[in-house]
Amino acid sequence: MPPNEEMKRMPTPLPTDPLRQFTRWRDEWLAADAQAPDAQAPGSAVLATADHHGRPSARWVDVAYVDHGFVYFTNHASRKAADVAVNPTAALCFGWLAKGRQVRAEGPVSRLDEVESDTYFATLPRSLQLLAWSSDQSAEIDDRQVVRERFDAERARFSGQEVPRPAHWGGYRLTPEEMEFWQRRADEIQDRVRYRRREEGWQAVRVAP
Ligand SMILES: Cc1cc2nc3c(=O)[nH]c(=O)nc-3n(C[C@H](O)[C@H](O)[C@H](O)COP(=O)(O)O)c2cc1C
Repeated sequence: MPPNEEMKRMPTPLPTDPLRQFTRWRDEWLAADAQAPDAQAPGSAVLATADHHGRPSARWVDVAYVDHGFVYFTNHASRKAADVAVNPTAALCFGWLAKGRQVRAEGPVSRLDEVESDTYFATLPRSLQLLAWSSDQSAEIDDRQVVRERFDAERARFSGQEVPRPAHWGGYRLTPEEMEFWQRRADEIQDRVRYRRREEGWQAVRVAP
């Protein structure tokens, strides 16, 4: 087997910590494939939520960091935030397609405390901080100009001072209870490994592709 095909296997024995394995794949994407002009950010993933009728919706988010869970930031009035307020479990799907890789994570979602959201907000570029003040995310608007005018007004309001985090913006953590790794292989028998969180730790099993 050519060495690059060998690289594409999930290691044997299976890694015990799926979050560490996630980080390994993300870093491999960062090192090799993130240079392509159309490459997505290594932390971008599709987030699926469901409303109180169980009606699903999905959209991309940037996962800002990974600790014991996957942390993303958004507007608390957005559809995805309204969904998790009534139905606090969600799914994330990362796709590093040039590598033929997919990682899925499912589990409960909780809102970060104010201090953690403040800390992350302070690291954002000023333009994104001002946008967080200017956009009622997911509200219907007549024209982009509405947001542009509000952006200019917020820029003037905060001129010469730090931009504080607006109360309507903050972070969420999806703490995975189940994760799955999928790897396309040249021999066409894909590698597929599922992890389930148990009281004693993660349980890993191979799954038929
Ligand atoms: C690559 C990519 C990354 C995105 N990252 C975020 C994000 O981190 N937070 C966010 O609120 N929206 C992000 N968006 C926009 C969302 O996909 C979505 O349009 C928006 O959050 C409104 O979604 P909702 O009405 O379903 O809540 C991103 C879009 C793309 C294409």
